Amino acid sequence: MLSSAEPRLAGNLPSHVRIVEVGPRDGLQNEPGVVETATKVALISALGDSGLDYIEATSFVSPKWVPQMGDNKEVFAAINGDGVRRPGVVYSALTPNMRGLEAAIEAGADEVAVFGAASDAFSLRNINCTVIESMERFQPVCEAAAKAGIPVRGYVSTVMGCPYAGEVDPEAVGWVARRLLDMGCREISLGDTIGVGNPMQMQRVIHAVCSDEGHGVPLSAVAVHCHDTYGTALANILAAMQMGVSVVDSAVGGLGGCPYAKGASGNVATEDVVYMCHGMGVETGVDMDALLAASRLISHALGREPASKAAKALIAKHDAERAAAEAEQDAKARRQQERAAAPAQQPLPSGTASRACHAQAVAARQ
Ligand SMILES: CC(C)(COP(=O)([O-])OP(=O)([O-])OC[C@H]1O[C@@H](n2cnc3c(N)ncnc32)[C@H](O)[C@@H]1OP(=O)([O-])[O-])[C@@H](O)C(=O)NCCC(=O)NCCSC(=O)C[C@@](C)(O)CC(=O)[O-]
Repeated sequence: MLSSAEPRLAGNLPSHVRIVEVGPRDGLQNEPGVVETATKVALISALGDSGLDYIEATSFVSPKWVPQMGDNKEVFAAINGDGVRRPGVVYSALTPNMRGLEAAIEAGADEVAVFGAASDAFSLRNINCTVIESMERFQPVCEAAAKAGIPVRGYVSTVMGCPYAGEVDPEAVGWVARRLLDMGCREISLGDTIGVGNPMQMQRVIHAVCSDEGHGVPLSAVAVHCHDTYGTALANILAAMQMGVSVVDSAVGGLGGCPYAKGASGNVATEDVVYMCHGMGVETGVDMDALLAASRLISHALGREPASKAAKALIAKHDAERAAAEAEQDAKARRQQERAAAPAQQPLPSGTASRACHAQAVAARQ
């Protein structure tokens, strides 16, 4: 628990950050079209190759509300089939109600997530019930998941602003986070759903959630989930890390948004989080080159560049290095061809007379 002192923008960084990759779910749920199941599975497989150990694969929600996730069973069938599942990786899914939970368990999800909000206006549009009603829905989901031995993650959306109601009181965030923890969620992810927050706000929210005069949620049970609409996501994540948060949600390529939060841009890009963490000496366990391969795969499938600045810079750098190496290779091959095409040189005889002969021979050749 935090001390009662008002937080400042300073502190010790954690030595390791666990990344929760939400691209296949939060990212692809917001694409205008439905991405093919095979592409989703290839992405999940590539993400597993990169060292990420938690991948939110899909959601078990109404396909009428979010058709993009309508292939949830097929996605899990592929994960649990041949060659996709990686040992030690948790493959999770969103489950808004009992029906979702039952389907997720049947499909073979390792973990599920319930998703609430700190604002009634958003909750109503997202899951068709108020915040209080959502807690009543989630309670049996958490109980049934516990019985089935499935861990539950809890989301709180709109922690720094609501697209419909505007400002959100950090106290409301703390209240929801505490309720989710008390009903059995092992981790609470604080979502800046529309990416409007700033680092000071982030610290105020974490203070309200975690401090002993706030709601006393252990810092070790808190994750942050930042969208990057106004370009403050990395700063907000750093501010949270400085307060001791060590779990960060992100989406490869900066994919995503929320269908019920118009104008919200994608999640912070996993590549950007990994770049920032590694640069500060904070471990993530993620291999950047393998992550870039996943980023390229989904960018290619969607026909656009990744939104990640780190991915764009690193891909451009790798491309430039490859082009320089290829140019050097070509130049070498050209020099070899020219040497092979030139007439054979006579060995240079020794002595003055011989040197004169050689000069004549050279002149004759020119
Ligand atoms: C939650 C409901 C289902 C309630 O929707 P409802 O209308 O209140 O529920 P209902 O029980 O009356 O059922 C309505 C219809 O949905 C069906 N249904 C009911 N439950 C399920 C289910 N589990 N799976 C499949 N179908 C389901 C049900 O069978 C029925 O079908 P119909 O009779 O009309 O044919 C609906 O509002 C919904 O699906 N909403 C989608 C919410 C969503 O996925 N939002 C995006 C994810 S949240 C997010 O992105 C934020 C986050 C997590 O990333 C963090 C952040 O950024 O802040």
